[in-house]
Amino acid sequence: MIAQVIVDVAARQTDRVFEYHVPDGLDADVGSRVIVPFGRRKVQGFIVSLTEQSSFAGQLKDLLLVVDEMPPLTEELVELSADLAREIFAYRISILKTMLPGVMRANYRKILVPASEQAAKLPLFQGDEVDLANLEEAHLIKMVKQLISKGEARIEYLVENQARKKMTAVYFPRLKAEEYRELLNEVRAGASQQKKLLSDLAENLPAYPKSREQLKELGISTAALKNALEKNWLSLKEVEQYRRPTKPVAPSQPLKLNADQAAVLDRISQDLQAHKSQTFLLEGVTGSGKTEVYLQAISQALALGRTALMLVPEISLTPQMVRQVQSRFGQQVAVLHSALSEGERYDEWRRIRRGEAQVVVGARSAVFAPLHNIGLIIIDEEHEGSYKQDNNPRYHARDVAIWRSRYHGCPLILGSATPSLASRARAQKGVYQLLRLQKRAKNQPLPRVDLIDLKHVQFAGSQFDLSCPLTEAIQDRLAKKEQVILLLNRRGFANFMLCRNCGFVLKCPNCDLSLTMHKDTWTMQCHYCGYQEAVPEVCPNCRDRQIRFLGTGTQKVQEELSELFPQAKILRMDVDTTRRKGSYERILTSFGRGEADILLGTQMIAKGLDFPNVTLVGVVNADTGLWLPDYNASEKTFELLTQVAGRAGRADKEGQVMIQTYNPDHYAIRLAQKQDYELFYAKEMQVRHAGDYPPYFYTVLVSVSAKNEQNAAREAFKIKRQLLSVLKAPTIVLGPAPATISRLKNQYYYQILVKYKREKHLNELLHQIQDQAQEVKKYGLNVEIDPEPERIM
Ligand SMILES: Nc1ncnc2c1ncn2[C@@H]1O[C@H](COP(=O)(O)OP(=O)(O)OP(=O)(O)O)[C@@H](O)[C@H]1O
Ligand SMILES: [Zn+2]
Ligand SMILES: [Zn+2]
Repeated sequence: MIAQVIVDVAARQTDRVFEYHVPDGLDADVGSRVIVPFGRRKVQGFIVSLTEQSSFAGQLKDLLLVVDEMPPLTEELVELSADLAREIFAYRISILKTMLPGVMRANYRKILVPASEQAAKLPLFQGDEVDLANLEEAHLIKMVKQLISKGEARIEYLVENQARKKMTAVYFPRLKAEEYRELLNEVRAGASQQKKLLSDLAENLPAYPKSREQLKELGISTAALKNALEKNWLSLKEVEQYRRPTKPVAPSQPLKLNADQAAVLDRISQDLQAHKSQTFLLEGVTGSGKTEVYLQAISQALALGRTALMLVPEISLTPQMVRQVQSRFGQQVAVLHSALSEGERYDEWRRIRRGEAQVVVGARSAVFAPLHNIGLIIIDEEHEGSYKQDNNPRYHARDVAIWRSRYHGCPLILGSATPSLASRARAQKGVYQLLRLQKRAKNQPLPRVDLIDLKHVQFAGSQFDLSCPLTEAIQDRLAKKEQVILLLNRRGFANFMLCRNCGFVLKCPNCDLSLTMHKDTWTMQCHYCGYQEAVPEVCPNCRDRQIRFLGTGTQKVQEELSELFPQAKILRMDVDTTRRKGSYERILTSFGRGEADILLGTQMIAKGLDFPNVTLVGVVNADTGLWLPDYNASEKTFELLTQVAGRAGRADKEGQVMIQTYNPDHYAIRLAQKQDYELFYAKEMQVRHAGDYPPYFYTVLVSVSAKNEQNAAREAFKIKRQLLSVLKAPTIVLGPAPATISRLKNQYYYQILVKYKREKHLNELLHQIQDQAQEVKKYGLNVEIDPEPERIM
């Protein structure tokens, strides 16, 4: 038998299968993770197919090892990796690795091994091999070089499997219940511990095996357990224990659907029963009860003996959301997201792989969950940019989900109150089936939205961030003991430092960006590369003292709120307050319990949250993203405002929204005020049509970066010439132009944007460019190809 293997070496030359002979007795399957010899090294790889005949003329090397008992990748995922590699310009190995939990990626160690007995006696080795990563002293490094050149030692590569199961010792019964009952009558009166153990065994035998902790809780000591082992009442075995990220929750019953929800579910149900691959766009206003539709659709899939996959943006994977799914489906649920420990992730993933979990809830990468027989896929908040991975491999979870829905013959639901323009346009063309929920779940009104024109308004505080109408509304809710959500999509205290004397603005030394002032840490920070320095007291340029910190951020607004409402309890949620594990959950739980009056935050708080006592939502500045030089700035602004507005008045009390803006006449803001997605869609499609933007055109962004600006520009022009030699109108090739933020982390960026409708040769051409990219890498040039970029800046 011959195995075709993709090896764990991400390079153009190795982005193909290599063949190995499978020695007798090795249990190799498609999808197996294996260790193979590769040149002088040993590397990890994945079997993508098995054949009887080799196309290779020479002698094949043997597979060395099959790592796991069960192949981690299913045949489906192996097939998917091949298709995806073609579409997104990534090496197949990087896709295969992305499909697996982090701990299943191999760790490679370079070690020095003595080549003779004599060499082994050198103090360097002390009878053992040496890990070269630990070798730091110059004279030792020199010595290693000499040993290698004299042939007295050689370098070997070790592949380490980092995946560890958690084992725990448990006590198994060896006798029958009545035998324990008999023993209970025989033990002497004084042996109280033994009596306790025997009576537990006699009465609760089905609850066994039990762990040491469980038995200790019953008051049985280690000595008594030892005694029981000696008497052969019990046996001790090591068994695997899953590290579970979630605790069991109380079960819940399905809600009675309203007529609109029922109609939507009915339509989905038809295709579910019929095993039909169909993408539905579920466009439902905020609070329309999309979640309940998802849950009942999942129930139907399970009833058919199939499984279900539900994707949620990382940020919406709140404990509330997970609890909702768990309360319906209990132990069948597995959860996958980045807040899990490596061990928890590995174990949840294996529960799925082994078929022990039938419902998966997870963030972007969970789209690769190794489920069998999928009956339903759901992508909630489908408009979220985070479904596209913004580094290699640049896959979009939606496209992967569509692929899988075809493979399994199952429906896919894309849900949102503000669908991405691309998805809505596809629904228009009939590629997706449009389903709508136009009213809130219990027919509550959408909140009233007022625009506050910042050009003509009085401010309440000293910082000119909060207007009088907004602060009066806040005061009113505080008096009524109702809660307030305030959005400002900018963290820190002030977003730049300006010298009033010479006009100097303090910028990041690595990026083309001004530094943001953070008052709590008294630092100036770069929000792109993380650079920070102390807040200056004089202008770094002219030494003048007249420096000002301008612009606003969540820290400043928090300060102003505390001044205006000293009694109010305020929670702030942004990247700075949620760095530590669990802090995100803590803030939301606390707010949900009513322990705070105001939740102030960045776009983190805008989506998905369902707090019944929130009756006022305020947007401190709606313009933060409006004038970004990106074609989808309006879409993103409309989406953010509509989503955050939707957090108000979701239960019985009426909601109100106040949006502060300098651009009250901008259509994105006007239509967000109306919360009318369909109107916005129609208007924005006109704008896109006039500008030849997506979804009228497909786009690919080619970006070139280098330490030296000329080099980046030169390479970009070369690529443009290459593109133009093949591509013809109506395809449009824009650029190269320096990116809006032309320097990031000391790299200069030049971009070329290709807009096309149909281009037979484009994919091939881009693969060529990708291949060349590998060659120019040695000159410090990075070429990245990003199909359908989320951002063009
Ligand atoms: N049929 C129903 N009967 C009563 N209450 C319902 C029903 N369906 C949903 N709800 C309730 O309505 C509220 C809003 O539902 P949900 O959170 O699913 O909205 P959504 O459509 O996801 O909105 P958003 O897009 O704003 O997140 C929830 O509190 C939910 O429990
Ligand atoms: Zn100055
Ligand atoms: Zn920086």
